[in-house]
Amino acid sequence: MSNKGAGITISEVEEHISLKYEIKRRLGKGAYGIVWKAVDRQTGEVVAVKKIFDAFRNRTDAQRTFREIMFLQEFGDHANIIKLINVIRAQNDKDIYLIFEHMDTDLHAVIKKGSLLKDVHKRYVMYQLLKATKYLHSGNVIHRDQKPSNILLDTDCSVKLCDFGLARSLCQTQEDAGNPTLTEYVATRWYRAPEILLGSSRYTKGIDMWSIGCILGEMLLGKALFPGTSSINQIEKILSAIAHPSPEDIQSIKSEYGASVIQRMLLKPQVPLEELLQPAVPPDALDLVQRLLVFNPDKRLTAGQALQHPYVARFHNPLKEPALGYSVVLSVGDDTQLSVVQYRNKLYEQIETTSSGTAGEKGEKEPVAIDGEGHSDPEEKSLDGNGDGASDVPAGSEVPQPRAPHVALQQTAPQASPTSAQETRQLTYNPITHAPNGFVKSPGGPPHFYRSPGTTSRTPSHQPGTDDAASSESPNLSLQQGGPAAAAHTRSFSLALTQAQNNPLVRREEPPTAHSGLCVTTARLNQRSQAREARPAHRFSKKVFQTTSNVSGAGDPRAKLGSYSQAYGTINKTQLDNLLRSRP
Ligand SMILES: Nc1ncnc2c1ncn2[C@@H]1O[C@H](COP(=O)(O)OP(=O)(O)OP(=O)(O)O)[C@@H](O)[C@H]1O
Repeated sequence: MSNKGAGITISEVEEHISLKYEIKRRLGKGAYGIVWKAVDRQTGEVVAVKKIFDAFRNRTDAQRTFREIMFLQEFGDHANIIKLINVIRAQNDKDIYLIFEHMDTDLHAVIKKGSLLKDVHKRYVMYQLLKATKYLHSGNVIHRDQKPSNILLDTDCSVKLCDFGLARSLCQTQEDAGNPTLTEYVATRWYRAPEILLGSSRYTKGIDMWSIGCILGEMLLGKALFPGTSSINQIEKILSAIAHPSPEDIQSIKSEYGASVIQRMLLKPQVPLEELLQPAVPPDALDLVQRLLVFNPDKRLTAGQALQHPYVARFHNPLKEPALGYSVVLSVGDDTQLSVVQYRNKLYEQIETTSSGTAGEKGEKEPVAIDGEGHSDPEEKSLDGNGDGASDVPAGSEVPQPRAPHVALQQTAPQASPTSAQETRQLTYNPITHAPNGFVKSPGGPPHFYRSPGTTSRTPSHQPGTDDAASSESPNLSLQQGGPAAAAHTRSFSLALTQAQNNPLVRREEPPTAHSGLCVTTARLNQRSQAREARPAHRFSKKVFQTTSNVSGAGDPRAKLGSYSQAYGTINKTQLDNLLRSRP
């Protein structure tokens, strides 16, 4: 590690990582870490290396790290969810490296570029996002932080949802406003559902559907639909655009302050969605936005329903829109917060379990019966109101079998109440490979999970959830300025790399590094909120977004536990009182 200048400058990627991965350039930076493009020196595979700094800094961060890894393991086999290839612990035991499949860019960067997304691209992005969300929701998990920068894209317009740090299992979540562990909701403000802004304790899949509505609106408009500058301003913007909620709708969100705030805000001038979005927006696009951006979370379209909407009809194929047949429940419930040390140990235990070859018995896990419609979501209803999304996944459709992560599984029955921790069957496996395919010790480095080469190939395979819509159903969906590429293309790395030379879509935030170690100041990394303000504006959109709007929208995600909902996530009583006093 090198020290340079006044700020302590460190080499960000440790030797045991750079010996395994040749770091190429920085791809992005979030509140929690830095992501680099890299090449696996052994296999030549192009990957993304995400270093989470101080991953176990406090209980909230430790829980976030734990959740992110656990949920990624469970859902990463879906074609539209980013695949976690490897987890490597840092030598300092504080940071952690996550190795992902590599993607070319993210939706935020693409939207910022202007006119890259044609109508068909927007439909295809939406389709894939809905597919990923349907899959998550069928496992009774909500992502809670869907936003353009968490939607990764390839030049062939294939989509992968990433960043599962805020995901949570609905089966482990009690509707309990008094539970302090439920108050750390920090999803980026612009995509936050009104019930969350109003302090509702109801966590539903509708939270994600709201965010998806905002994302579609942003693709259509070319900029954020509701760029609120504070939680109050966010609700104002929302309520001035969407259909007015009925008193029952307002009641449904169970917000202590909701009714009075909403009544006041509805008196303000309205700019309905159809006006907000340009007249050029196709009617089916507007219709979908209006059906997603509905005040009452129970009245928003579900992911399964939205997949049946005319806007994505061109791509819709129930056989390729799988659902999980069971609920995903982490071995540590979301309502339980362990100590930092316990989280770290629990994660490392998995590593050690793998290293000693005692990983769980793959195959022992019983597939849980899937209901007749091929999914386990009791909330899911078909568009025509004929029950439970029957057309989503008909019998015999491509339904992934449960894999073998170290998450506990629980049978889902629509009438079942959330299962307690004691009731869940916990199985431990190699969480990354889902198979005892070997423990690898990096040269000179600490132990880490290892996924065998080949399992991470980006060549379309017959894994569960894979779909080849990009090639078979949607020709010419590559993202090139000036319209779809005429040439047919594959999804190979070589193509992406070639395209990177000229394709305006492919990001070029950072110059290639001369060597694997990139330098930034330790102080900057450890004092994130200050760092974000101090960070200079960058040429490319992702970082500009993060240094300004995104971060301010999210607040400081590393604020102390318990302060989130008050400061950033929802409106607190004082704010409301002020608002009510100050407005007519
Ligand atoms: N697999 C990947 N391939 C290419 N780029 C990626 C990949 N994963 C992440 N990125 C880039 O890095 C950015 C930050 O990643 P990520 O959202 O996982 O970090 P984070 O610290 O959790 O962010 P946030 O501040 O949103 O919580 C993404 O917006 C994206 O631009």
